[in-house]
Amino acid sequence: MTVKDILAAIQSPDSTSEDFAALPLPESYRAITVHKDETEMFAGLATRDKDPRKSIHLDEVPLPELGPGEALVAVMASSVNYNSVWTSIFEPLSTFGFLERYGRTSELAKRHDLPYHIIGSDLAGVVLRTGPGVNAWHPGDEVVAHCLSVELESSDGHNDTMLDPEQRIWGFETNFGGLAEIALVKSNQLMPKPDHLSWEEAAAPGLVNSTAYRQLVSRNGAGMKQGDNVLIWGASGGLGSYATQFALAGGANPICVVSSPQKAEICRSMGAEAIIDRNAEGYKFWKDENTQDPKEWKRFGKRIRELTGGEDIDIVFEHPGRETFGASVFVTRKGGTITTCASTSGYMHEYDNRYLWMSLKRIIGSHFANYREAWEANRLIAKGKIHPTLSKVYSLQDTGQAAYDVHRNLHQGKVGVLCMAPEEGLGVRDEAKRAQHIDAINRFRNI
Ligand SMILES: C/C=C/C(=O)SCCNC(=O)CCNC(=O)[C@H](O)C(C)(C)COP(=O)(O)OP(=O)(O)OC[C@H]1O[C@@H](n2cnc3c(N)ncnc32)[C@H](O)[C@@H]1OP(=O)(O)O
Ligand SMILES: NC(=O)C1=CN([C@@H]2O[C@H](COP(=O)(O)OP(=O)(O)OC[C@H]3O[C@@H](n4cnc5c(N)ncnc54)[C@H](OP(=O)(O)O)[C@@H]3O)[C@@H](O)[C@H]2O)C=CC1
Repeated sequence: MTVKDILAAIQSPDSTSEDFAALPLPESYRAITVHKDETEMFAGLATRDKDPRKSIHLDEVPLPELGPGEALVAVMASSVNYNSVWTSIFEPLSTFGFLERYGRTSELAKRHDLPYHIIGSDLAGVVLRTGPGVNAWHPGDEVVAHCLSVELESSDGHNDTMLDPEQRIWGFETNFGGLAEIALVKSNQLMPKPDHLSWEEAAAPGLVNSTAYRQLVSRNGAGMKQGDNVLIWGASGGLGSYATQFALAGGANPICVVSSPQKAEICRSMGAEAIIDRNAEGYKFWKDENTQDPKEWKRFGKRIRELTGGEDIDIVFEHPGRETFGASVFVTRKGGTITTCASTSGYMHEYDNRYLWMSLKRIIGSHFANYREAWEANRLIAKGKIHPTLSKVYSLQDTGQAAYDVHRNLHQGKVGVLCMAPEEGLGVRDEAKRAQHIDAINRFRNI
């Protein structure tokens, strides 16, 4: 049995769940990996010069054993997230440390501690097998997977699964990720594939859409409400393109920050009106590596007031980190919220705390999303309220180039990767719903 036979079953309209259950599984499959013996390959280079094309490999790997509560999924398409960029440049830590630590937790978890790491935290595909104890999903189900992996043996995670001490991001802190022909997930990562989208469109939103939902909309994040002024950094990027849609769909007022006229135009086409081109307006929040320039925070705040009719920011959607965090804290209104999920430009943030405490502002740390939040975010995609922001699609063997483009900020929205799918555009089951939303679905394509 080969991957080709699985693909034939997926492409046949007559295949039943029993047919999928009866398909023998292949012994091996193709997967995107990084190698443990290469973690020092970029030693001494600046972050910018670390090239994912050199560290990312396409390997034939053995199929992992299927455990209780798990599913093996035939991956039709996946997407590149920034966490795969971090893995491929071995920053801020090599992800092999996460795999070793996970491997020490149980006999079953030992499977993850390998000399190669199969990366990728998104997928759209078809369930091939489920392990003991899985009742909600069956072979043949068309699914997407969110990337929250939890054990839930401790009480800590039972109010909010993100608080499980054994919380991990699948395909980053666990092995057998989505940039592969077959992936291993826990069955409570599975969600229905939106039926009006192709495989690559369905795979694109998952990680960033769920993260933006928790960070901005959920009560666990900023709890955005109608009329809020929301400052969105990187508003046409992975996270930002979903935050902008959530702000618009929720009756808030996004103030979109981007770095080019082309990206400003994308935000305008989503429906945003208040847009700041940080490049054209030349903000320099840092005078040198160690000194910020509060005059530039004020110039930025003045520009925001021009765009809002004199109002300040209720919620900042933060992720660039060190470079922008001082400005983000400054421009937030009294009692407002800065919600952060990342530090792309550096994790040692500096801000003037007087503006935080004297104005009763709050900083909220946010990380991915629990199953319910991911489900709600996916439901909005399925209902055509929020749309994929897929710009370009790569073949599995070109994943290194895709990760390079994301690392160098050469992309728009999200970039997709075809895994088993032989071409783009397959997997659409509801053409009528698709037709209703086709312009929005294609908004980011080929720009
Ligand atoms: C969905 C997509 C998401 C993204 O894209 S996010 C962006 C990508 N992700 C990242 O960049 C994050 C990568 N992760 C990290 O950088 C690290 O992962 C952390 C900094 C988050 C944590 O570092 P670590 O080394 O893994 O853990 P420690 O907690 O610093 O060190 C563990 C040792 O420190 C002890 N310790 C922990 N808390 C305390 C405390 N409060 N008081 C005293 N000790 C403490 C522990 O016990 C243990 O010790 P012992 O090494 O001896 O076992
Ligand atoms: N904790 C979590 O759960 C998650 C964390 N992340 C993290 O969030 C970060 C962003 O991810 P994602 O949105 O997918 O990445 P993208 O690269 O797709 O988008 C980020 C955007 O941020 C803007 N940006 C980058 N650097 C700076 C800077 N120095 N100053 C201002 N703006 C900047 C750029 O937009 P422009 O040039 O137009 O301004 C860029 O397009 C990554 O570090 C990622 O690891 C992502 C998802 C989940």
